[in-house]
Amino acid sequence: MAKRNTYDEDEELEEKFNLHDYVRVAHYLIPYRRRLGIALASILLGNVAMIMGPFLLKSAIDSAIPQHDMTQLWQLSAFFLITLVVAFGCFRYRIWAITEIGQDLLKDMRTDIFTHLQELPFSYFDSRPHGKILIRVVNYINTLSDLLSNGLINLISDLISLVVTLIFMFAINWRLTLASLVLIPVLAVWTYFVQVAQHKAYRELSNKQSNLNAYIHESIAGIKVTQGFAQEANAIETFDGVAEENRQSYMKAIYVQFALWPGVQNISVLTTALIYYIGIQHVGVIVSTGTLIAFLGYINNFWNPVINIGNFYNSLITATAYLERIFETLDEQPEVKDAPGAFALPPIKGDVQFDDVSFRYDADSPMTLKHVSFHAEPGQTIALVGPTGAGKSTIINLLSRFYNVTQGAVLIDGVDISRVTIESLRAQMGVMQQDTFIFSGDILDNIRYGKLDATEEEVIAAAKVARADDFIRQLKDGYHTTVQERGVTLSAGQRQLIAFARTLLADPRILILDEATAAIDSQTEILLQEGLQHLLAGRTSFIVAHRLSTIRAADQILVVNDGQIVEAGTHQELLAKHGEYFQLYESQYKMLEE
Ligand SMILES: Nc1ncnc2c1ncn2[C@@H]1O[C@H](COP(=O)(O)OP(=O)(O)OP(=O)(O)O)[C@@H](O)[C@H]1O
Repeated sequence: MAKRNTYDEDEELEEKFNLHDYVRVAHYLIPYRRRLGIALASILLGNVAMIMGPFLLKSAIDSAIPQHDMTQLWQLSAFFLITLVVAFGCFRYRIWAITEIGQDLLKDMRTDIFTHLQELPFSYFDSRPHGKILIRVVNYINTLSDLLSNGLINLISDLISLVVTLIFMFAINWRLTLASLVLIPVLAVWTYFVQVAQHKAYRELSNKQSNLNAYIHESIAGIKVTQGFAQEANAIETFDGVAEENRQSYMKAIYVQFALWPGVQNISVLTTALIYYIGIQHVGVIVSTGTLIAFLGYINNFWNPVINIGNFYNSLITATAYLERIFETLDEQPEVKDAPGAFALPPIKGDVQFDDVSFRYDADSPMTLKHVSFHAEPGQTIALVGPTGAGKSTIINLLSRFYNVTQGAVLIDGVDISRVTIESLRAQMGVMQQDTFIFSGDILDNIRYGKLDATEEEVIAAAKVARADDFIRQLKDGYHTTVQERGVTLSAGQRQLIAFARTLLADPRILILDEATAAIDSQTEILLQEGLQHLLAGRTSFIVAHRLSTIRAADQILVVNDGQIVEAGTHQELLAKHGEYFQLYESQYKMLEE
């Protein structure tokens, strides 16, 4: 299980980045190898065209001009013009092709990470702020676009152009060429030291960016509480602290990153100076004027790719700090997953049994549920009651296998649910959380979420049975009214009615319902009760119940306290016992009844 984390805590990396991860990155390029090849070919062609420049110049200075050969000069000029046009065309194509490949790559990576997130269990989302997950899918991946497309292609083309330039340089004058390379080892050592510091700085920066994102996300989610308690100043102060840490680590990272640049720049200038010095000393002896001028042109051609490779390396180190987080998410193993040899749960009748189930949320925390056993017949309604924090929601979460039991087994129609595929299990269950989640879109689509291929007529029929039809028709555009994410424009009761309709449409054999505690006006309450009765009919239902009417109507009431089932029976049976339920009834429900 992932280590728990908050916005003011840097995340520890579970596994450091290693060379194998670069191979994984390369895998993303495989589908684009053909397009990358064409882009690369165009770059090479462009580079060859560019490289011809100094060569043509040399011919002009050393041969055409001294011999006053105008025909040769015109030919050289025409050839030069053609090389410029070719280089320009290739350059344009490259920008277009690389941008497109880069965006495709980003989409692939983003899809992979999003798809993986869909499979991760509740425990993963419980363990860290959602803002820290968000930043991986959006921002971290953005930083890779340029590196993977532009950067990589440039690297290859730069390497090739470096080799070609070196060949030309050696061909022109090997002594000057060796002199040009004399400072390269110094550069290598400098680069090594910078990259160690840079990786560390960027890892810290990625953490601070993640913290900032987490705090912003949390603040927006909690804005109503912040404003309700007039805590805006406090929120701003906290934000300021997190943002300042982000600023400082950014400046540090940039400071280190830019340390590479002066190194490369100084060495390139020193090398050029050295060639001037040697060349001028020996002009006419070991080099002709044309050779020296051409050579100085090649020195530029030589340093450009070296500088580019240095920049690529720089971006690679920066991106590594983000890549390791992306791979960490991709490598997060779903704790709840299909067991080897899992089979599809056949259509169920709805017999449910908890067989001596114990459960804890974290490996190092005490058991939340202890030896819970009960049995529900198909079609029965089971109400779970008990004090807050007793473990009622935990029981129903285990039923849908949102978490794996620590000990014991949950059986449906006699089959241990840990042996069946999660999809086949959840497809036969309807889970309604206390706070109904509404997706942005229209009401129709929100109800249809229960069965994506449902027709409009089916949706409306479900809404009618769930008693949601009346209020929906009164909305501005009826079923086509647009609602915001989380359904902020709807009342709590309306959201619940939509959830009823959604679940009815899904028609699950087992229904799990965390009954809302929110106060609802008596008219909506009647509607909800009616809707609920239709929902419960003919399916095994588990309700974390807060309304007395629901509890009384249940076939079985399970009284949960401190992670155990302390009493079980019908309302009348349990009242007659004068035990915990009786006390709960006296202290909470009786008052409601009166
Ligand atoms: N995701 C979680 N991670 C760790 N501990 C949790 C998690 N969810 C609940 N708990 C703990 O497990 C215990 C049981 O919680 P649970 O939500 O099952 O109680 P409940 O009976 O449903 O309470 P309520 O009536 O207030 O909803 C509590 O002590 C709670 O703090």
